Amino acid sequence: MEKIQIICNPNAGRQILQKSLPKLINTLQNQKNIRVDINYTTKALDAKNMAIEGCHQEYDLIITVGGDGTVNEVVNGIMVSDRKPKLAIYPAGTVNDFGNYLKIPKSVENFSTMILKGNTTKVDVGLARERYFLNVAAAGLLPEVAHRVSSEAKTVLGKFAYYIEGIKEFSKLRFKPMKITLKHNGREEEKEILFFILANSPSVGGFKYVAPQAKINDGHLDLLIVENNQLMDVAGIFLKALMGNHTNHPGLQYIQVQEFTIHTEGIVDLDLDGELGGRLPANFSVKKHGIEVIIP
Ligand SMILES: Nc1ncnc2c1ncn2[C@@H]1O[C@H](COP(=O)(O)OP(=O)(O)OP(=O)(O)O)[C@@H](O)[C@H]1O
Repeated sequence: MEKIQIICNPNAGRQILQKSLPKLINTLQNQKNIRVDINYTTKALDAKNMAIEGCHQEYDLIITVGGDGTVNEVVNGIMVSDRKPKLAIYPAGTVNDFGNYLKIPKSVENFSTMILKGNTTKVDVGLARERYFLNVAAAGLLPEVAHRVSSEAKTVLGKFAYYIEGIKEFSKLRFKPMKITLKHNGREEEKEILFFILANSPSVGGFKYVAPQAKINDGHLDLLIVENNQLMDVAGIFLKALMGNHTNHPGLQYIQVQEFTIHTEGIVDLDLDGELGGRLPANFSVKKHGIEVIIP
């Protein structure tokens, strides 16, 4: 008997895919050897705690139904548990970077077929101090913009809410650059930066090619640092980023890392998979092939 736990954030995204859950559960339970249980989250950290419980209860597979934040919590639950069930992502949030990158189907029929076929791959998991992330860690201007977008605006406008807020933020020039010390490969560099992005997959914040060389199973994370450029340069980097040909822009540093530390002057919020996830300074590392994910 295969035991499947579904962890669903009923409020994620535009709450569309959640409506097809009864059909998903029916399809799976119509198989002879499958038992499905469903848990609904009501607040932050529910998904993490439910996943920890699921690991104890010997589920074989946890399906997340929600956005990147729900996936992040479930990954954290699995990573702190000794027994690690497989993970499947039903992308029901606003952005769904990791799910989109894996080309996870959104139709309930194709998603169920994927689950029943059960193809998997092992993917790397990032660690920022003691918190894990599956797709991205970031700090500075960019995540600040993302957190200013209200969840209502996100629900109605989707990705465009970020871009609108981004343009407002740039035009007001309210953002102060961050002073950081980057320790990597035994070297130490001081920089004044606007933001950094540490990516596991190429796809970040709805942009498909932010870290064009990133591979989710190579044991590395791709670090992009945008230095304190002129506004026009930053706009140029964004435009080029749409096509993924921004990485040799002179105002940007792009390296692959396994372990590094960022020290900041003062405390800076850290974004993990699109949600507030702790603070800088922090050190970062990667757990190679830390989690097994179902793929099409
Ligand atoms: N029932 C709930 N109502 C409101 N918030 C919730 C609920 N359950 C969990 N949360 C919180 O909402 C956060 C965001 O959820 P999630 O990422 O699934 O959706 P989203 O923000 O719409 O999607 P995305 O991250 O892709 O933009 C979670 O990290 C969690 O802290």
